[in-house]
Amino acid sequence: MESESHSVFSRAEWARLRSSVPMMLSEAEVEALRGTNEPTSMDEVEEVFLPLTRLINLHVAASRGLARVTDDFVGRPSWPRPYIVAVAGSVAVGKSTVARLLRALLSRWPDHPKVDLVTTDGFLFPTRELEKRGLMGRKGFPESYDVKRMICFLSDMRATGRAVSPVYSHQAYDILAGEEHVVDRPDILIFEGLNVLQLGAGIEKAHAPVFTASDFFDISIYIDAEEQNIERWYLERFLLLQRTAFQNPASYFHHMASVPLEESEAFAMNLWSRINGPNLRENILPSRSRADVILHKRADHGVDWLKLRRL
Ligand SMILES: Nc1ncnc2c1ncn2[C@@H]1O[C@H](COP(=O)(O)OP(=O)(O)O)[C@@H](O)[C@H]1O
Ligand SMILES: CC(C)(COP(=O)(O)O)[C@@H](O)C(=O)NCCC(=O)O
Repeated sequence: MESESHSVFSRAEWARLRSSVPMMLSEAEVEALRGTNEPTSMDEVEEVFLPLTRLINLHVAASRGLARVTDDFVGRPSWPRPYIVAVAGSVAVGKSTVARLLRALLSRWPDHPKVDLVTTDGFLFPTRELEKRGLMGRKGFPESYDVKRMICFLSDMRATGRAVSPVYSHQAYDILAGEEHVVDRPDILIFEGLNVLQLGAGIEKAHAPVFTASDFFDISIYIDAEEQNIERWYLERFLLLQRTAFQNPASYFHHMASVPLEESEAFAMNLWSRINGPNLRENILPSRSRADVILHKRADHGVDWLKLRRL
């Protein structure tokens, strides 16, 4: 299916599309943007992410031009609408590192300095509600999100450039009551989460979705890797978080802070095989072919090929 809808680029072919875009981040800045257990190199930024930001920069200019043409046509004042970039993929595939890198790189361009980032975990139902619905073992599945609220957020962004999102904490494993993320007329919004390309992520009317999240995106990027690698990254990250974040008594997983290795591995593998693995196979992977860009990672996290949608 993707062999017809997408063109494939080896990493070397893709790297050549960087053209003359200069390197915009120092080694220390790249270091600061790396995710837990993710070794992003300077080569990776230059060969994969600079060409990608160049493509997005060209798209932003083209979409602004298109919006201006329509505004002029109907005689209404034109305004700089936020350009929305979606980042999709499995739990633990490294979406947040990609999103943070894109944010840092895109904000260096003078024509779109204001780049904001929103993660879809803010639209998960709070723990209280998940428990009421018997969904604590289904976090990340379509039914665990307040999809209506997510679509309202995206349509507010499109209509006014302003919107408010709830905030999720991995430490609390819950939505933070009383906290919100106010997004105010960014040039670019990066919208990252495992469910962003799912058709089910929509408001239903008479059993047919009226809008799905994808209706609001200007470009979508899917981070892809083999499940056995993602599962290993999930396990390695869990063991690293156990030595760091879980040591904090405020962490939801603090009870795992000092359990023996074998027991921790079994605990993490159980989370993977009960929740994140099935969600990848049933809901996330089937949304991949709808992405404009598919970025494939090898076992060492490096990107080895990309696909660009042509249909
Ligand atoms: N239990 C946790 N405690 C603290 N941070 C976490 C926990 N689980 C995940 N994270 C962090 O949350 C971020 C998002 O993780 P995830 O949703 O798996 O997406 P991805 O790995 O694709 O970015 C990552 O930076 C990860 O390190
Ligand atoms: C919070 C998540 C659903 C990811 O949410 P996203 O930001 O992709 O919408 C995920 O990280 C998660 O917590 N999964 C539940 C199983 C687990 O603890 O790994």
